[in-house]
Amino acid sequence: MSGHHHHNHRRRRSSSSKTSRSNTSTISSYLEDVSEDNFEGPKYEIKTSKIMGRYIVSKKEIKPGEIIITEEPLVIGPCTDCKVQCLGCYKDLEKEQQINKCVSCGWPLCSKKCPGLRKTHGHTQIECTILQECKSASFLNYTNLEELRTNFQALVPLRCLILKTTDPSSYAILMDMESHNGIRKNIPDLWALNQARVVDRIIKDWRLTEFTPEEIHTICGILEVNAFEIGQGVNIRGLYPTAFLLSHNCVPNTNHTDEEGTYHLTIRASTRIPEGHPVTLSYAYTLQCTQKRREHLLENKFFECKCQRCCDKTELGTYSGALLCPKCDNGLVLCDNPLNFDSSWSCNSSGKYCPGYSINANSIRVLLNRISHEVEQIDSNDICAMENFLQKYRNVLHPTHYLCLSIKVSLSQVYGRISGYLIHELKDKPLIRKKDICHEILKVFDVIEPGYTRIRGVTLYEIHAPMMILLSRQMETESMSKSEIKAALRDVLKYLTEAKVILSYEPEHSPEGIMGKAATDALIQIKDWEKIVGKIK
Ligand SMILES: C[S@@+](CC[C@H](N)C(=O)[O-])C[C@H]1O[C@@H](n2cnc3c(N)ncnc32)[C@H](O)[C@@H]1O
Repeated sequence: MSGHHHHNHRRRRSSSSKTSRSNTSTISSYLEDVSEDNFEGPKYEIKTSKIMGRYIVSKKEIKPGEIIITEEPLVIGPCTDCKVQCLGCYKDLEKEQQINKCVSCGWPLCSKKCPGLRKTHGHTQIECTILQECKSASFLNYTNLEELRTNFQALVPLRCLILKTTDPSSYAILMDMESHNGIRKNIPDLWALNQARVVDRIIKDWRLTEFTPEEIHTICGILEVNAFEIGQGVNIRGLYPTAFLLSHNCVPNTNHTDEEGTYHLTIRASTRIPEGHPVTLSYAYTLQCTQKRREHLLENKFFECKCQRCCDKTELGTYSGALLCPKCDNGLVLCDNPLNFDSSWSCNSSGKYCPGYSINANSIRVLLNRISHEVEQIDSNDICAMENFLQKYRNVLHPTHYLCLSIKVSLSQVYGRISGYLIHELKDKPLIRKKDICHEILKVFDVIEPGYTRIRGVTLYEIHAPMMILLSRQMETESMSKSEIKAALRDVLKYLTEAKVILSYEPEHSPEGIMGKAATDALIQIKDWEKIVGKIK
């Protein structure tokens, strides 16, 4: 199921709308809410297609940064592949000396004072009573974490089933979602695992016999297909009453944040969405290559993506899946037919400048898995190891191959930020390296994560420090004219200004939110330069 990322909702952030308005007056914040979210009614309408089922299109042009959907979850809880978590606040409890238990039901709870205790999206009274009355704790083996974890897989399905009596209208919305039962029934491993971990747990172990196996399997499917992975530093998933309708695209035009504690979800346009266009998000990692994304979508969302990026063997010119040809100097090894999982790959110079090179899909898969494994072993604070990796594969992977890209994203953030590599200690060479990496990855993000996206916001921020330091060093060593200085500052200003806008959508206290504040401060400092060189813009 969710694999690792539901709608690509890794470490999504909460909405900043509440926090950023905390010091406005009640009436003005009320008016703002109304005009932004409700006043003109929804900005979208629901359509249906044979291939996609229901999906959302914009009713009128939507600008970058505009809120499209903002809503409370129907249900929240641990992910399928979660650790042993607190039932109230979802804190990971596996590292605790001794796991605290709820005195009534016996399930893990961080403490008696857990903020999620008796809360709608935490450990509710009714859940506690049900888990207690069915003696579910007798199946919890606290000496074996691995076994203990499996019990959690039935928890969100149980929470869905509870809605049937406590909130029938929410249950109806939920049960109207796509479960892909027809397809999932024919995937023996998947169905059997759900049978064992969820259906049998609820019906046989807990003896909650008022639910049918079919009903529970449907809920499993609905969660697999529709849940958002959310939470900050906690591994949780949630179903939302409208946002599930967003269709998938490998170059999405929205992004989303979820608010800490309330799990309130906000979907914003990241790019301009013309009237009548589908409003999309990515159910897969946008930074992976086509083969990986399409496999994920087929295995976890049960459809074959045929978006523009998937159709194009260059991935819109980003070459995020391209290998370098071992037979010639400049050739790139690309997939001959990216919409076919078994397609061969070949050198795009074959027959011209290359004697010819071709390799089958499976060999590519094996190679990628091997190199991915290597990437996973690299500590993302180890600059040497990351640079060595790039050196080692410089004749194998395209410089913006997604595996290089993930390393470069880490490098772009770590240069200047860790001991031995603090920004003011860096020599010109590593400073230039940081700046160049930022430029290189931004060019890719401009295509596959365009507009107001978190990764662009962060990278636009990262690029400013090396630029500023290099500029001031240059001014010390050579004489620069005011207009040269102004031109350099104008560039920095452009990056920082956009970083500030993008990061202002992030929760105040998240790493990105804090970075947004730093961008604001840096902008003020640059404005100070105007006293010396005159107006920059
Ligand atoms: C979260 S649901 C979206 C809502 C769903 N279409 C419905 O009517 O309930 C995800 C499912 O929608 C369909 N879908 C979404 N995006 C698609 C796309 N780009 N191509 C094909 N099917 C898509 C697939 O069936 C997928 O499993």
